[in-house]
Amino acid sequence: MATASSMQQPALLLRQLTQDPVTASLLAAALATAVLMIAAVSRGGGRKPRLPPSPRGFPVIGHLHLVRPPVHRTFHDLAELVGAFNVEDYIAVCRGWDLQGLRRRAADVHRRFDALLEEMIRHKEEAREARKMRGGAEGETPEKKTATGTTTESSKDLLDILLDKLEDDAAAEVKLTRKKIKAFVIDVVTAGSDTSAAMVEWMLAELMNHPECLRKVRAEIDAVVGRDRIAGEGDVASLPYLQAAYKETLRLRPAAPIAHRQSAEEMVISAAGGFTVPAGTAVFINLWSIARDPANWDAPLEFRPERFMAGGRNEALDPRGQHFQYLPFGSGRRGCPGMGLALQSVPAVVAALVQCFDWAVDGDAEKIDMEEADGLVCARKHPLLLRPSPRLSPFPAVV
Ligand code: HEM
Repeated sequence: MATASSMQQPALLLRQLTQDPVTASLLAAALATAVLMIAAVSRGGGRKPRLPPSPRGFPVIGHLHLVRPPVHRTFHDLAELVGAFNVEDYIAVCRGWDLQGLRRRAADVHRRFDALLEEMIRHKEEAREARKMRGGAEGETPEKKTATGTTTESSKDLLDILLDKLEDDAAAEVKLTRKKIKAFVIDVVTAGSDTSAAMVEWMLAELMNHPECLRKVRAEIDAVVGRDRIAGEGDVASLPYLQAAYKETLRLRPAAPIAHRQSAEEMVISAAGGFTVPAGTAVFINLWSIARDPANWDAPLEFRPERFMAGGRNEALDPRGQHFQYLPFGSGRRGCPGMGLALQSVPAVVAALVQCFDWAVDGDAEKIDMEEADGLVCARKHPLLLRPSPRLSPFPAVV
């Protein structure tokens, strides 16, 4: 789960937004990546280590020439590549030619990820080394500065735990390696960042297209959270309409629309005239269409958060994989391991965006288009362009 401090970063980004308007797409991606990266891999070590001198910057542009593509761009590129149509999969003579340049792009994404992870691990190792030098006992938890400046102990983050294992597991049968750590961190962070960013965008777009729902979400936040502090993860449980709007967005716009399995044994399906699925067949489960099936849903194509509210027909439906007509996070032991985080972080980010800003559509379209892009993650085809104007004055302090 993201911690209180992980939500501070989105809050800081929000405050910046009051001075510097950007597109909602960019903001969604940046916020989601920030929450994920901080939840999964914090650099740890509150005290500033003595760093080696930085490379020289040029006048005016400073260190701009050293800036690499933003982290969220790399995640986005990966999601796009994994879901891309590859002609080599369908026409045998095309195999090995890399006609669309996908392999070249994949190698580039791999290089960027590897550099990013090496940098994270190096920072973490430096912080751990510095802690040991200061005389910290083996296994001591990292120190962390609180808002008031006091130094306290905090729990270890994911990377600390993995590096502990790497050091301790000399005798283990299956050895953890640096490569495996990088693969694991990439798996978790990539699976969680673009999906969460896409859900923030879809939810904001749905609310903009349904002003009455937006009004209800905002009224609930104003009543429960007030205007003196920014809504956060801790408030989500007390905001039932916000949760219902999120569930409805997950139903209509699931960021991961397909679950993939392999049939363990031969199956005979009686529906649609009956057919047989042999053992070992790759099975793609269309979570997107299941959640729009008129057999299970009233007015399935309409955005109606009320269906998930008390007294609504789908009040009892939960997105965690127990109800097979609604599986935005998949189901079973290969179900999404990040759903707990995603059920907290996405509505918290949307709550803060709705609470802090009035949003206006950029351009004169009456409704925001809801076209979906191709790719592994079902994201918007066109970026969501909205103009924010601050609605809280003074802007609440970020603590
Ligand atoms: C709203 C955001 C998210 C949605 C809609 C979503 C949805 C899904 C879905 C449908 C699957 C496939 C499940 C299956 O096959 O049964 C999946 C897998 C996965 N998700 Fe998520 N997810 C989200 C956020 C996250 C987050 C925040 C993380 C990590 C922090 C995460 C980590 C993963 C991983 C590692 C897998 C692969 C699991 C495996 O194959 O064993 N997801 N997700």
